Amino acid sequence: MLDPSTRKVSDVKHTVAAAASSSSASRAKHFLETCKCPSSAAAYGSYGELVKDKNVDIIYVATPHSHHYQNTMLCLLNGKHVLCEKAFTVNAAQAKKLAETAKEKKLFLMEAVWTRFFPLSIQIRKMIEDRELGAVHRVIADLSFGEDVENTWGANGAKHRMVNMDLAGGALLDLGIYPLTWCFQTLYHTVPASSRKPPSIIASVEQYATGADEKTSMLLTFPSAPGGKHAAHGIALANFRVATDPDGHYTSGPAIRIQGTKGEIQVSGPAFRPTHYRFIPAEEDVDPRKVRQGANPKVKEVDCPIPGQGMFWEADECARCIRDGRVESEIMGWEESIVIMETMDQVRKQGGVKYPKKIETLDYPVSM
Ligand SMILES: NC(=O)C1=CN([C@@H]2O[C@H](COP(=O)(O)OP(=O)(O)OC[C@H]3O[C@@H](n4cnc5c(N)ncnc54)[C@H](OP(=O)(O)O)[C@@H]3O)[C@@H](O)[C@H]2O)C=CC1
Ligand SMILES: O=C1OC[C@@H](O)[C@H](O)[C@H]1O
Repeated sequence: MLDPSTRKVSDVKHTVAAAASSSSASRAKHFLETCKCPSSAAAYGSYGELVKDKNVDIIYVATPHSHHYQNTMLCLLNGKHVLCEKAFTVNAAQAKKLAETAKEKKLFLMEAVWTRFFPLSIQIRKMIEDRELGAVHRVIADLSFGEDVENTWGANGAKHRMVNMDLAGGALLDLGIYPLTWCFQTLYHTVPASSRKPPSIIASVEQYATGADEKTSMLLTFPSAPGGKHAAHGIALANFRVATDPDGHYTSGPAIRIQGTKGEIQVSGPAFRPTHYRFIPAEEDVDPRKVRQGANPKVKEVDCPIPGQGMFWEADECARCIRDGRVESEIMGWEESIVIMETMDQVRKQGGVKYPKKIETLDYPVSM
């Protein structure tokens, strides 16, 4: 675990107290050793044992999407705060139920959308709120992998979580959450909470042989966008077959474009962990038929290096919320996670993607 001072944080610290594997204690032990966790950390061979450990304050749930509802419920019902990986749950009803349970039990709960806590995201949201882009009318965001799906994750009947329906596989829940995050954190989160309205949605979805989505393109219309009384379009793209960045050099154009009347922010990918953006101020009398030669000196290039993997910023947020007695984060709150899950429900409905009942249920406990 990285010393918080390496990211100039001194008000909170973290200690790994335990880890659990559903298959064996030795697997949990191996994980703790690999991650160089303190020797005092306990290794458990079941999640049921972990939630009984009095030294544990918060549990990070990092299982496949299908298991988030059951695993998080187990933690909450045993009095543990939870940071749960994305996508939060399989559907919005499950997300609502978890939020209700956390509220009732007075426990902290957050979807682990780490990207929202990067200094880069914070700076960009502030630029939008400060109207540096004027009125924002369109955001285009893409996270696409260009995978040889059959050979990497398996052909028809594949078991890999990326395409396995029993594990809530598919491009939408695994990758789509990031382009959706970019649309929501720029077009939804940056307007005052009282003025936020969920978007209308049009989606085009192609299914893989297993029934999971492999190409998902979403057009979201946000009725009240930042910077004016207008609607804005969010275009969120997730695709297993083609890549945002086909040669891996991040030179093939931005993964995210945030377009306002006063200029545009372009974020270099990948959408889940970007480290660079540029601000291009708009100029008057630009004739799209004429090419202006040479670089534009008014373009601002901004590097936002990440001193490590980058999951520590969301962990710092969890620690601060728990320290201050807050059950949810303002940056990734329950209402927004639920609206995003509702968006995903709608996209899946339009695309005909249906997961097995067992993983869509609100029943608890269900053995998986
Ligand atoms: N924020 C980020 O950058 C990333 C986030 N993720 C998210 O993390 C979560 C896990 O992804 P990933 O680590 O790739 O998933 P894995 O398939 O590697 O599963 C993670 C763990 O979950 C348990 N598990 C796996 N399959 C099953 C199963 N069929 N039944 C029960 N438990 C199972 C296993 O632990 P054990 O058996 O030991 O209990 C396994 O080690 C997902 O929500 C994903 O979206 C993933 C990658 C990056
Ligand atoms: O969250 C994620 O980000 C990184 C990707 O590699 C991974 O598939 C996804 O789960």
